[in-house]
Amino acid sequence: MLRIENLTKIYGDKKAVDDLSLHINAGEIYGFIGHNGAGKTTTLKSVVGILKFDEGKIFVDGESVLKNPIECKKKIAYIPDNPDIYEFMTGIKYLNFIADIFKVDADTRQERIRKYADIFEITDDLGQPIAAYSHGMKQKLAIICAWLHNPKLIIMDEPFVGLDPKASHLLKEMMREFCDNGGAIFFSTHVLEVAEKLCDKVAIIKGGRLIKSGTMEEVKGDDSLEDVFLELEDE
Ligand SMILES: Nc1ncnc2c1ncn2[C@@H]1O[C@H](COP(=O)(O)OP(=O)(O)OP(=O)(O)O)[C@@H](O)[C@H]1O
Repeated sequence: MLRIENLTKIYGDKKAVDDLSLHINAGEIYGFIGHNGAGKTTTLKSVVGILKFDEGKIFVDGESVLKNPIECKKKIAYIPDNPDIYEFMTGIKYLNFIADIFKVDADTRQERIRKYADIFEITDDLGQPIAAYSHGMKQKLAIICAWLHNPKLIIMDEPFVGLDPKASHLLKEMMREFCDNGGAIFFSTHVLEVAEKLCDKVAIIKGGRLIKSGTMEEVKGDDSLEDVFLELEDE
Protein backbone atom coordinates (compact mmCIF):
# COMPACT_ATOMS: atom_id res chain seq x y z
CA MET A 1 0.00 0.00 0.00
CA LEU A 2 2.93 2.31 0.71
CA ARG A 3 6.37 1.86 -0.76
CA ILE A 4 9.16 4.28 0.08
CA GLU A 5 12.33 3.75 -1.91
CA ASN A 6 15.63 5.39 -0.97
CA LEU A 7 14.02 8.57 0.33
CA THR A 8 16.45 11.42 1.01
CA LYS A 9 15.48 14.90 2.17
CA ILE A 10 18.04 17.62 2.76
CA TYR A 11 17.45 20.93 4.56
CA GLY A 12 20.35 23.27 3.72
CA ASP A 13 23.36 21.13 4.53
CA LYS A 14 21.47 18.75 6.85
CA LYS A 15 20.27 15.34 5.70
CA ALA A 16 17.01 15.00 7.65
CA VAL A 17 16.16 11.68 5.95
CA ASP A 18 18.91 9.57 4.48
CA ASP A 19 18.25 6.77 1.96
CA LEU A 20 15.20 5.43 3.77
CA SER A 21 13.24 2.51 2.31
CA LEU A 22 10.08 0.99 3.77
CA HIS A 23 7.21 -1.14 2.52
CA ILE A 24 3.82 -1.19 4.22
CA ASN A 25 1.20 -3.75 3.19
CA ALA A 26 -2.58 -3.52 3.29
CA GLY A 27 -3.80 -4.68 6.68
CA GLU A 28 -0.75 -3.44 8.57
CA ILE A 29 -0.48 -0.95 11.39
CA TYR A 30 3.10 0.27 11.02
CA GLY A 31 4.71 2.28 13.82
CA PHE A 32 7.49 4.77 13.20
CA ILE A 33 9.67 5.56 16.18
CA GLY A 34 12.76 7.67 16.75
CA HIS A 35 14.21 10.40 18.94
CA ASN A 36 13.29 14.08 18.59
CA GLY A 37 14.60 15.31 15.26
CA ALA A 38 15.15 11.77 13.91
CA GLY A 39 13.29 12.51 10.67
CA LYS A 40 9.83 11.05 11.28
CA THR A 41 7.76 14.14 10.43
CA THR A 42 9.93 14.85 7.40
CA THR A 43 9.29 11.32 6.12
CA LEU A 44 5.54 11.51 6.75
CA LYS A 45 5.25 14.93 5.09
CA SER A 46 7.13 13.60 2.06
CA VAL A 47 4.68 10.71 1.77
CA VAL A 48 1.60 12.94 1.86
CA GLY A 49 2.99 15.39 -0.68
CA ILE A 50 3.54 18.39 1.61
CA LEU A 51 7.33 18.31 1.31
CA LYS A 52 9.41 18.01 -1.83
CA PHE A 53 12.15 15.43 -1.35
CA ASP A 54 15.60 15.36 -2.93
CA GLU A 55 16.00 11.71 -3.87
CA GLY A 56 13.97 8.53 -3.94
CA LYS A 57 10.50 7.40 -4.92
CA ILE A 58 7.25 7.01 -3.02
CA PHE A 59 4.29 4.93 -4.21
CA VAL A 60 0.81 4.86 -2.66
CA ASP A 61 -1.23 1.86 -3.77
CA GLY A 62 0.99 1.67 -6.86
CA GLU A 63 0.72 5.38 -7.78
CA SER A 64 3.77 7.62 -7.72
CA VAL A 65 3.52 10.55 -5.31
CA LEU A 66 5.65 12.60 -7.72
CA LYS A 67 3.88 11.66 -10.96
CA ASN A 68 0.26 11.30 -9.75
CA PRO A 69 -0.02 13.47 -6.65
CA ILE A 70 -3.79 13.97 -6.87
CA GLU A 71 -4.51 10.25 -7.25
CA CYS A 72 -2.30 9.60 -4.22
CA LYS A 73 -3.99 12.27 -2.15
CA LYS A 74 -7.39 10.74 -2.88
CA LYS A 75 -6.21 7.50 -1.31
CA ILE A 76 -4.57 9.10 1.74
CA ALA A 77 -5.78 10.68 4.95
CA TYR A 78 -3.22 12.63 6.97
CA ILE A 79 -3.36 13.72 10.57
CA PRO A 80 -0.48 16.15 11.26
CA ASP A 81 1.29 16.44 14.60
CA ASN A 82 -0.49 19.68 15.36
CA PRO A 83 -4.20 19.94 14.56
CA ASP A 84 -3.93 23.47 13.14
CA ILE A 85 -7.37 23.59 11.59
CA TYR A 86 -9.34 26.63 10.47
CA GLU A 87 -10.36 28.20 13.75
CA PHE A 88 -12.96 30.52 12.23
CA MET A 89 -15.06 27.55 11.05
CA THR A 90 -17.44 25.59 13.23
CA GLY A 91 -16.66 21.89 13.63
CA ILE A 92 -19.53 20.85 11.36
CA LYS A 93 -18.52 23.36 8.68
CA TYR A 94 -14.98 22.03 8.70
CA LEU A 95 -16.16 18.41 8.43
CA ASN A 96 -18.38 19.33 5.47
CA PHE A 97 -15.51 21.27 3.90
CA ILE A 98 -13.29 18.17 4.06
CA ALA A 99 -16.15 15.96 2.82
CA ASP A 100 -16.62 18.37 -0.13
CA ILE A 101 -12.92 18.20 -1.03
CA PHE A 102 -13.06 14.40 -1.12
CA LYS A 103 -16.50 14.38 -2.81
CA VAL A 104 -18.20 12.34 -0.09
CA ASP A 105 -21.94 12.20 -0.87
CA ALA A 106 -24.48 13.75 1.51
CA ASP A 107 -25.86 10.53 3.03
CA THR A 108 -22.46 8.95 3.56
CA ARG A 109 -20.96 12.05 5.17
CA GLN A 110 -23.96 12.48 7.44
CA GLU A 111 -23.76 8.87 8.57
CA ARG A 112 -20.00 8.97 9.21
CA ILE A 113 -20.02 12.36 10.92
CA ARG A 114 -22.83 11.24 13.21
CA LYS A 115 -21.13 7.92 13.98
CA TYR A 116 -17.67 9.25 14.80
CA ALA A 117 -18.78 12.48 16.49
CA ASP A 118 -20.97 10.35 18.77
CA ILE A 119 -18.12 7.91 19.44
CA PHE A 120 -15.80 10.78 20.42
CA GLU A 121 -18.59 12.61 22.26
CA ILE A 122 -18.23 15.90 20.38
CA THR A 123 -21.63 15.94 18.63
CA ASP A 124 -22.90 18.75 20.85
CA ASP A 125 -19.77 20.83 20.13
CA LEU A 126 -19.93 20.68 16.33
CA GLY A 127 -21.83 23.98 16.14
CA GLN A 128 -19.09 25.79 18.07
CA PRO A 129 -16.21 27.60 16.34
CA ILE A 130 -13.03 25.52 16.34
CA ALA A 131 -11.29 28.42 18.12
CA ALA A 132 -13.23 27.34 21.22
CA TYR A 133 -12.04 23.71 21.00
CA SER A 134 -9.42 22.21 23.31
CA HIS A 135 -6.37 20.55 21.75
CA GLY A 136 -7.96 17.13 22.29
CA MET A 137 -11.23 18.21 20.64
CA LYS A 138 -9.32 19.50 17.61
CA GLN A 139 -7.46 16.20 17.46
CA LYS A 140 -10.76 14.31 17.56
CA LEU A 141 -12.06 16.47 14.70
CA ALA A 142 -8.92 15.75 12.68
CA ILE A 143 -9.40 12.02 13.29
CA ILE A 144 -13.03 12.15 12.14
CA CYS A 145 -11.87 13.97 8.98
CA ALA A 146 -9.39 11.17 8.30
CA TRP A 147 -12.13 8.57 8.49
CA LEU A 148 -14.61 10.59 6.36
CA HIS A 149 -13.61 9.64 2.84
CA ASN A 150 -12.73 5.98 3.37
CA PRO A 151 -9.03 6.29 2.47
CA LYS A 152 -6.74 3.34 1.78
CA LEU A 153 -3.80 4.68 3.74
CA ILE A 154 -3.85 6.76 6.90
CA ILE A 155 -0.72 8.69 7.86
CA MET A 156 -0.64 10.02 11.41
CA ASP A 157 1.99 12.05 13.22
CA GLU A 158 1.83 11.49 16.99
CA PRO A 159 -1.94 10.87 16.90
CA PHE A 160 -2.33 10.10 20.61
CA VAL A 161 -0.92 13.40 21.86
CA GLY A 162 -3.66 15.40 23.62
CA LEU A 163 -6.22 12.58 23.61
CA ASP A 164 -7.72 11.44 26.90
CA PRO A 165 -7.47 7.71 27.77
CA LYS A 166 -10.96 6.92 26.48
CA ALA A 167 -10.37 8.67 23.15
CA SER A 168 -6.95 6.96 22.82
CA HIS A 169 -8.62 3.60 23.36
CA LEU A 170 -11.29 4.41 20.74
CA LEU A 171 -8.67 5.51 18.24
CA LYS A 172 -6.73 2.26 18.72
CA GLU A 173 -9.93 0.29 18.06
CA MET A 174 -10.65 2.36 14.95
CA MET A 175 -7.11 1.80 13.68
CA ARG A 176 -7.37 -1.96 14.13
CA GLU A 177 -10.78 -2.10 12.45
CA PHE A 178 -9.55 0.05 9.55
CA CYS A 179 -6.59 -2.26 8.90
CA ASP A 180 -8.64 -5.44 9.40
CA ASN A 181 -10.81 -4.12 6.56
CA GLY A 182 -7.82 -3.82 4.21
CA GLY A 183 -6.47 -0.36 5.00
CA ALA A 184 -2.92 0.47 6.07
CA ILE A 185 -1.70 2.86 8.73
CA PHE A 186 1.73 4.45 9.12
CA PHE A 187 2.09 6.54 12.27
CA SER A 188 4.80 8.06 14.39
CA THR A 189 4.80 7.84 18.14
CA HIS A 190 7.03 8.35 21.14
CA VAL A 191 4.80 6.14 23.25
CA LEU A 192 6.57 2.82 22.95
CA GLU A 193 3.99 0.88 24.99
CA VAL A 194 1.33 1.90 22.45
CA ALA A 195 3.54 0.90 19.54
CA GLU A 196 4.35 -2.43 21.16
CA LYS A 197 0.71 -3.33 21.80
CA LEU A 198 -0.83 -1.92 18.64
CA CYS A 199 1.59 -2.31 15.75
CA ASP A 200 2.07 -5.26 13.44
CA LYS A 201 5.39 -3.83 12.30
CA VAL A 202 7.68 -1.08 13.45
CA ALA A 203 10.56 0.96 12.02
CA ILE A 204 13.19 2.73 14.09
CA ILE A 205 14.84 5.82 12.61
CA LYS A 206 17.93 7.52 14.00
CA GLY A 207 19.60 10.59 12.53
CA GLY A 208 17.54 10.21 9.35
CA ARG A 209 18.60 6.60 8.76
CA LEU A 210 16.46 3.53 9.23
CA ILE A 211 18.25 1.38 11.77
CA LYS A 212 15.78 -1.43 12.28
CA SER A 213 12.42 -2.51 10.83
CA GLY A 214 10.18 -5.54 10.64
CA THR A 215 7.50 -7.35 12.59
CA MET A 216 7.33 -6.57 16.28
CA GLU A 217 8.90 -9.98 17.02
CA GLU A 218 11.73 -9.41 14.55
CA VAL A 219 12.53 -6.01 16.02
CA LYS A 220 12.29 -6.73 19.72
CA GLY A 221 12.54 -10.53 20.15
CA ASP A 222 11.96 -11.33 23.83
CA ASP A 223 12.92 -7.87 25.03
CA SER A 224 10.62 -4.89 25.47
CA LEU A 225 10.46 -2.39 22.63
CA GLU A 226 11.71 0.26 25.04
CA ASP A 227 14.85 -1.78 25.87
CA VAL A 228 15.59 -2.36 22.18
CA PHE A 229 14.99 1.29 21.34
CA LEU A 230 17.23 2.60 24.12
CA GLU A 231 19.96 0.11 23.23
CA LEU A 232 19.90 1.14 19.56
CA GLU A 233 19.92 4.83 20.56
CA ASP A 234 23.04 4.29 22.66
CA GLU A 235 25.00 2.50 19.94
N1 LIG B 1 11.87 23.25 7.78
C1 LIG B 1 13.05 22.81 8.25
N2 LIG B 1 14.19 23.48 7.99
C2 LIG B 1 15.38 23.04 8.42
N3 LIG B 1 15.55 21.90 9.15
C3 LIG B 1 14.44 21.20 9.45
C4 LIG B 1 13.15 21.61 9.03
N4 LIG B 1 12.24 20.71 9.46
C5 LIG B 1 12.94 19.78 10.14
N5 LIG B 1 14.26 20.06 10.14
C6 LIG B 1 15.35 19.27 10.74
O1 LIG B 1 15.27 17.97 10.19
C7 LIG B 1 15.52 17.00 11.19
C8 LIG B 1 14.35 16.04 11.25
O2 LIG B 1 13.21 16.74 11.76
P1 LIG B 1 11.78 16.03 11.91
O3 LIG B 1 10.81 17.09 12.28
O4 LIG B 1 11.50 15.23 10.70
O5 LIG B 1 12.03 15.05 13.16
P2 LIG B 1 11.01 14.17 14.01
O6 LIG B 1 11.58 12.80 14.07
O7 LIG B 1 9.63 14.30 13.50
O8 LIG B 1 11.13 14.85 15.46
P3 LIG B 1 10.07 14.97 16.68
O9 LIG B 1 9.98 13.62 17.28
O10 LIG B 1 10.74 15.95 17.59
O11 LIG B 1 8.79 15.48 16.10
C9 LIG B 1 15.78 17.77 12.49
O12 LIG B 1 17.17 17.91 12.65
C10 LIG B 1 15.14 19.10 12.24
O13 LIG B 1 15.82 20.12 12.94
